[in-house]
Amino acid sequence: MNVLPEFSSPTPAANKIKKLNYMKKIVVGLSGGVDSSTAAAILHHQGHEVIGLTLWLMKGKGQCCSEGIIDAANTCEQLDIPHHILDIRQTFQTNIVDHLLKGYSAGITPLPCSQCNKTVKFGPMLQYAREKLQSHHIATGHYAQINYDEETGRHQLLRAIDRNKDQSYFLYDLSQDLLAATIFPLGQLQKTDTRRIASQYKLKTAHKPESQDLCLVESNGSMQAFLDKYLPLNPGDIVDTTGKILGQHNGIHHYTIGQRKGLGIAAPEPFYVIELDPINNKVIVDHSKATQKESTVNSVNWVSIPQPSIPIKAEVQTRYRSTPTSATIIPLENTRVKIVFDQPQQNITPGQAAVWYQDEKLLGGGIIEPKP
Ligand SMILES: Nc1ncnc2c1ncn2[C@@H]1O[C@H](COP(=O)(O)OP(=O)(O)OP(=O)(O)O)[C@@H](O)[C@H]1O
Repeated sequence: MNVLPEFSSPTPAANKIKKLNYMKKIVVGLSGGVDSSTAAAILHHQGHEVIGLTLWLMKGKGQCCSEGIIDAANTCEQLDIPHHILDIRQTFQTNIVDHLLKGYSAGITPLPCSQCNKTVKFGPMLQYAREKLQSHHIATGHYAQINYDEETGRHQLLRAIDRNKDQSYFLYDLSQDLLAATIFPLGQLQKTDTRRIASQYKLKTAHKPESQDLCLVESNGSMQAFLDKYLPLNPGDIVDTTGKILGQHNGIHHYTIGQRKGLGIAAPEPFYVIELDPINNKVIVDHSKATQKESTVNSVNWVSIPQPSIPIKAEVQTRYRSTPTSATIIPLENTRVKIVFDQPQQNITPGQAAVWYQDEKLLGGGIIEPKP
């Protein structure tokens, strides 16, 4: 067992993470980056039995595929803990790659990360932990917090203390079963704390640069390069709202709502993509961005509260980095809701997630539907 280095000046955050001492055997998802290796190191140095697990997601270079697996193995060697690799490429292909291609072909812009977290990462990790390693706990280096509400018996999802790193938006689709088994050791830390702790533990990943983009983008160079690998070019017209042809495109999958750059239209004033029409293979543009007062959302997952029977007020994010905006969430049939924004919103993009919060608590989220 490695010697536990003391934090030189324990911060309140460092004290908080010590609360986890009732845990025993924890499977930590290791991508090869600084966050997950620090999460593993923290739990290991708290005395838990930690097992590293790297999911092999796809062929090719990049984080979690080649360098990532090696860096994760090095971390496990440094911590003197076992390292498992789970080949999950087929699941990733079906649930993420095929899902993305289908969405882009249909003129929507799917959000792969929340789907990936639920169906590729947390689900299979917990299954592997339970079935192969007799462990009932998984941990990742995500920045988010989980709180058990004794009154309702629900596992609530909260934003990370470090608001700039908060990843709760991508975790809205986790089930209660997954949340109950999950630990986020970094949720109460600032990113600077993580780097500092990584340096104190002398982790080889301590100074590794942040991943900048979606893993698929990193390993293919760009989203367009990734899509072009699978989807044939399908030329069509770029038109304005009156139907006037302004230019040509090579496939609607190259565009997303709100896009301004790369339209190839010479005009004194900029154009924005306001709609993608897969039936007529057209990209529709306008000088002003598309705005919407309301939007419907499907496949809703209620997280911190059970599904309400009456409308509730919440702060909604329609993209990862969008500013939360005040709205009313109106439950519809099954797992659909209607969101009525207090103020019209720009660039609501079908396929992306709408996620709603009250204060720091993530109440629920779902997938934005195309306009009727
Ligand atoms: N291929 C993988 N195998 C196992 N766990 C993974 C994998 N990819 C990501 N994770 C887990 O999900 C967390 C968040 O992943 P994300 O892709 O957002 O990376 P990140 O924030 O850059 O973290 P890191 O610095 O650990 O790479 C990681 O910290 C890790 O615990």
